[in-house]
Amino acid sequence: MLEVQSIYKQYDKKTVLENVSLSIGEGEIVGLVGENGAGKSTLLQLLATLMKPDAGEIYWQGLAYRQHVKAIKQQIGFVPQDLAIWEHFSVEDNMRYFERLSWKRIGIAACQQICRDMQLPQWKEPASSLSGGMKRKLNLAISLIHQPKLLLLDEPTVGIDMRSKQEIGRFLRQLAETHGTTIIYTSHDMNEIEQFTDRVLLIGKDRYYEELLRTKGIQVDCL
Ligand SMILES: Nc1ncnc2c1ncn2[C@@H]1O[C@H](COP(=O)(O)OP(=O)(O)OP(=O)(O)O)[C@@H](O)[C@H]1O
Repeated sequence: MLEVQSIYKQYDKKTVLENVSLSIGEGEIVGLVGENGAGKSTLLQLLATLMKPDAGEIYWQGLAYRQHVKAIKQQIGFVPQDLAIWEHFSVEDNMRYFERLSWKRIGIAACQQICRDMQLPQWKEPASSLSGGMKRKLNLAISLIHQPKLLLLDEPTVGIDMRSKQEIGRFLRQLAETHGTTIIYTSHDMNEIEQFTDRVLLIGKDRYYEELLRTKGIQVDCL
């Protein structure tokens, strides 16, 4: 269970997150939506332990982030908006490289299985030759090497075609159901949010998304 209690975050004097609280259970897939600049990436970075809130507390499985950051970090997979792969390495060598850096050694066969499960069969091909969608899959596959229990995805499907979106969506659902992985992801694609998430959190003051989602019959919690 992820618990966020009344967090605040400012950059210089600009308040981005104000009294944000939320709670997400094991195996839930939650969509995080809101206008550009609403604070989605900021919230994901706080949850990923890459920044600290100015006030408030975050708990993962009952452990406070402030006291147990090292143990919590090991259970988190974070995929930022920008790709972080080695373009001149093959898919296999990317997976080998990041597996060696990982705190958990799962072996190359398990790495290949992640790529297979994700419909990324180009194991021997250089990352530079992959399509945008396949690169996104590789980025996601790398984040799964250490078998995180909390997966944070910042626009994982931006700019990719419907088929790859479907494959990623199905893969995430399987991950949540079979491993109990808690998944939070941001997207501006409301069809995808409707299709792949269990519920939606809306961040920011713009109520456009709220109306849009409610029209689609999707339950929205406003942060
Ligand atoms: N390192 C930083 N220093 C100063 N301001 C920042 C920093 N990072 C983000 N901001 C500001 O904080 C606000 C929230 O940014 P954030 O990237 O969290 O929003 P977002 O909802 O993810 O936006 P988008 O949908 O465009 O990705 C924006 O106004 C942004 O300019």
